[in-house]
Amino acid sequence: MAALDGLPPLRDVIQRHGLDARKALGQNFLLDLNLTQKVARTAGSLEGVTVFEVGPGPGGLTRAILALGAAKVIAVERDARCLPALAEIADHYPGRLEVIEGDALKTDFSALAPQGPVKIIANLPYNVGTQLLVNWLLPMQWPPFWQSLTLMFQKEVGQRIVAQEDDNHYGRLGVLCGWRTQAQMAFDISPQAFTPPPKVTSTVVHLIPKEHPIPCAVEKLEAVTQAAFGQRRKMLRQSLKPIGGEALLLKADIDPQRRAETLSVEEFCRLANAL
Ligand SMILES: C[S@@+](CC[C@H](N)C(=O)[O-])C[C@H]1O[C@@H](n2cnc3c(N)ncnc32)[C@H](O)[C@@H]1O
Repeated sequence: MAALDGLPPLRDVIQRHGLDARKALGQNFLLDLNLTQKVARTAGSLEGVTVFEVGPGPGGLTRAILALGAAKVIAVERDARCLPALAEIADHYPGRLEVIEGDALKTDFSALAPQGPVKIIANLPYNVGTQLLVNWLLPMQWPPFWQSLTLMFQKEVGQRIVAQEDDNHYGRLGVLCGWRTQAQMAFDISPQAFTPPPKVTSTVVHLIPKEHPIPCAVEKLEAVTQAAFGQRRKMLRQSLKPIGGEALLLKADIDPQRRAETLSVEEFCRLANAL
């Protein structure tokens, strides 16, 4: 039986194209189209929006994004075996799906960005996803070319992304995300929803860029958070010694006896600006 979008069920697609999941590519496919729609809906309205999708695989999330009305999807996939399955989706939605075979980590998304609103949606392997997220958060030019990021991660990474001070998960990633975005965990997805099931629960995270983040040089913020969280149990006067220690902390009006995980994003920015 065809799925609601008129395309064949994903299990059939996978079988027909011999898409046995490869661990090295972090392939855990979402085959339930209700669930992929729930993920896509987290990105808000897709009408008139160009979506960059990273790692479409057999296209479960791609189909949901297109069915929800995205003007166009530009999808970057590393595994050439997925291309014939994606070509069938492109035929079903003429002119609305462009697939680029390649490594997302080496793709310049800002150069591909068209005029008009862009949202990024992806279900990616953990390492690639975290690195891409950091790449999308670092550019000098802000606000960025994207309106929102809707990304699936293992839950522990999601917790680090949204963490604020006084939370065990708070660290460099939380400071970076909190500095430039409003980040929220949307919902969890259990391992059983994937084929094959991963070992851990996943979570969908939604990030919207802040229009006016606190002015601060990103390399200095990185230097401060790296030193502070490198020795997170120590007092800051100790952990920040290599970059100015107590004098730096006093210049930023921060008590040298505090520890990294008690500092707000605003205080980290103050430290970076004092550096
Ligand atoms: C977790 S699967 C998700 C597949 C599909 N989006 C879904 O939700 O069922 C991750 C996908 O990312 C692809 N992938 C892995 N590393 C990649 C990279 N560096 N660049 C682009 N795609 C990558 C894999 O081949 C795989 O199709």
